[in-house]
Amino acid sequence: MATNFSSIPILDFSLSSNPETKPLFLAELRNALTNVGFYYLKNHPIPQAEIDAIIAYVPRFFDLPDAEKERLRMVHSPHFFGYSRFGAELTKGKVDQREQYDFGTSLQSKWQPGDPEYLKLWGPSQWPEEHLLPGFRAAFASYIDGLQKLSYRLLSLVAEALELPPDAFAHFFEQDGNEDRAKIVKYPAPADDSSDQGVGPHFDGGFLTLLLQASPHRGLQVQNRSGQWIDAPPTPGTFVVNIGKALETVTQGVAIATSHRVLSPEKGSTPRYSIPFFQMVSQGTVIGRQVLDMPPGILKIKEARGQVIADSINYSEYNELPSGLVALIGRVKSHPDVAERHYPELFNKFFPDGLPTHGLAY
Ligand SMILES: O=C(O)CCC(=O)C(=O)O
Ligand SMILES: [Fe+2]
Repeated sequence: MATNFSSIPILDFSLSSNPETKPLFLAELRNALTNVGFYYLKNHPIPQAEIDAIIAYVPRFFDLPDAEKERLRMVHSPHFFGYSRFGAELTKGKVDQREQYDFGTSLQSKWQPGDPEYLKLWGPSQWPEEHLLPGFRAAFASYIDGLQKLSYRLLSLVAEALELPPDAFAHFFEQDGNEDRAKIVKYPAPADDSSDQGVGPHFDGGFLTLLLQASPHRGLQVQNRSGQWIDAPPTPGTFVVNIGKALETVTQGVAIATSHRVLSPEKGSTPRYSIPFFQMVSQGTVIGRQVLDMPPGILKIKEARGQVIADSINYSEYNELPSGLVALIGRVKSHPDVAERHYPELFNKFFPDGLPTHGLAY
């Protein structure tokens, strides 16, 4: 199969549950994992009515009164959950032109004095007042639980596609519940000739990301192996699934994490909305020390494919640091205002000159 790509493959989830069609699904998944790092998933098990209900809440969330958005601001949360104003986030030092609300699967913080600081990253979400947005909390809590289940099913199919036992990744997750993260994002059209960086080129950090494109706007682009940006337009009834750096690392680079970005909508357009879900791994695991033995036939696919080009950072921190600390460092770099308040030592390490202000609106 091709080792470069000019479009994103579409996989039919329903093929995976029929023994006659499952080999075809696994072959297509293997190609997507080893050559693209991205795929669309159609005929998935999340009911369309549930997705429509979620999508309908998104603009309403951003229309909440300013006082409520202020109450929900991420700066109040050591778990980096809550509302970030437009222009309050950085990707590799550059300001992203988006506004967002981060939430997670429901977990209490396990951190106790004396524990590593990164355990504080997991904890409860901040939810809007029920009377201001009735049903929002229940709908999004149920949605993220459904995506967590789907992400585990997809990961077991990843294992099978790479000729590993279906539970090959099970030990990367907490047995008593893992905290996965999601967010709702608004990308407005630029008001003038300002930046069109919706979000700058980056890799996702964890295992799998499941993205719901929640409006018909284009903007998401994925970098192919010769460095070109390939459009990943919204396709109704699908999720966009992509591989994070942790999964790339534990598969010895067989499954590839692919750089991607979002361009703001055209001037004069309505905003683009999206809802990404990020599958996280157990916080204490040093990913680089848990690399899996890969079957020789699968390693040959990687050799035949050759080096993957990407103009973005790598996650070499995974080789030495617990994944929870890698995730926390990522959050500190993206949300310095939250870091300054809740993680002063890390803040001082990464921002020795104080809070970056240029272009940022905390
Ligand atoms: O909004 C999107 O379509 C993608 C967002 C994204 O890549 C991210 O937040 O990691
Ligand atoms: Fe991403």
